[in-house]
Amino acid sequence: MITIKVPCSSANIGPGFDVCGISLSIWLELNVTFHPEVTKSEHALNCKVTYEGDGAGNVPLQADHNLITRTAQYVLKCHDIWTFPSETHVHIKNPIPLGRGLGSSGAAVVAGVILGNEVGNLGLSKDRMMDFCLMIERHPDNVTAAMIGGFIGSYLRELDPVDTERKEIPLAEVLPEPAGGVDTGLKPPQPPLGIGHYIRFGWAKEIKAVTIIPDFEVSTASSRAVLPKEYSAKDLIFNLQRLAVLTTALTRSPPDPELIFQAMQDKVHQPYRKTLIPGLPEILASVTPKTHPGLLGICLSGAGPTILALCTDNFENIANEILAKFKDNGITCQWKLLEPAHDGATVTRS
Ligand SMILES: Nc1ncnc2c1ncn2[C@@H]1O[C@H](COP(=O)(O)OP(=O)(O)O)[C@@H](O)[C@H]1O
Ligand SMILES: N[C@@H](CCOP(=O)(O)O)C(=O)O
Repeated sequence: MITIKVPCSSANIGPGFDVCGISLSIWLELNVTFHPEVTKSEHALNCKVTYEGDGAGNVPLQADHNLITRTAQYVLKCHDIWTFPSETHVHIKNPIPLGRGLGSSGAAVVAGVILGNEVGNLGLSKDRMMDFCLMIERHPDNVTAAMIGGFIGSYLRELDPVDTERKEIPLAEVLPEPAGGVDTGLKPPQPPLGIGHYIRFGWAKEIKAVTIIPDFEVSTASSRAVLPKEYSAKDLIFNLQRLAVLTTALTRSPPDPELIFQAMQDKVHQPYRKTLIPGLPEILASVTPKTHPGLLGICLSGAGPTILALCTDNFENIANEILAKFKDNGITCQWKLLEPAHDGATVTRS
């Protein structure tokens, strides 16, 4: 059996929109087995998919519809492999809440690329697998954190015109809509080499992540659709100044709450996303290092609606305050205390 584990992630960390992400301790797991005795598979692409966890009942189980197996299929097709080995069984265990800003789609894409690499025996490096991930999830923060692990900063390289064109190919051509299980036989666009560059920052051992996860979904696509196309120099400088301080402030032990709290403020995405998340500005203002000792900083996790509070202590009180503010807005939530997942994505064979 091949076991692939990929952590969830919290992207942005305030001012680092589309730049920063931290992988956290909830893992998507794939258990992959092979059944060569099944000579004629009744499943699309020779791949049986089963699923347990968040989204069970809604997540598609046909291999040519499921995000994980479609992603694997893309990687395989790029290497002239048109189906899974007969018969492959992929059992998905997914505790990552879907559409909440904890990188479930990033984890699914990373898991899918690794799945393609493993079943096709392709021997791709993590960096090359990142290129495939970035052809599908086009902001690097979640997929880089999920693949590499820890607190990561990343950017997309400026590509030459030919490669730029290849990277900007519409997602529909990378992951074509399934044509009723009939393969068009067309080789998909290959990713350019070295699309994303990243660096792993340190992370002070005291810092933990309190995540407050509302009981409603906000798709990343809809949460990006409310953002402006252009920004003022003032707002960009506001974020850049804070981001430069934040990436080092979170490595310092003991962490400085006043410095981190201010450095986690943002003017690029959170103010626009308040239309999708009732009470967001009040929630972000509801806890400070002064009112709640142990708090370092608070922000929207990814595209929301989850709230990320970085804390060293007092976890339950901080979570309860934010839960109460959501409740005032008629929203119920669960909360979890998470730790950084320093290893990123892992593969084991047994
Ligand atoms: N394990 C999974 N298997 C299949 N599809 C998944 C999985 N995880 C996420 N997805 C897809 O990704 C969508 C959520 O992605 P997105 O809107 O980017 O939110 P987020 O990544 O913040 O959870 C889900 O609705 C589902 O379509
Ligand atoms: N930088 C992206 C991150 C989206 O993260 P997700 O976990 O919500 O998918 C954004 O803010 O749109």
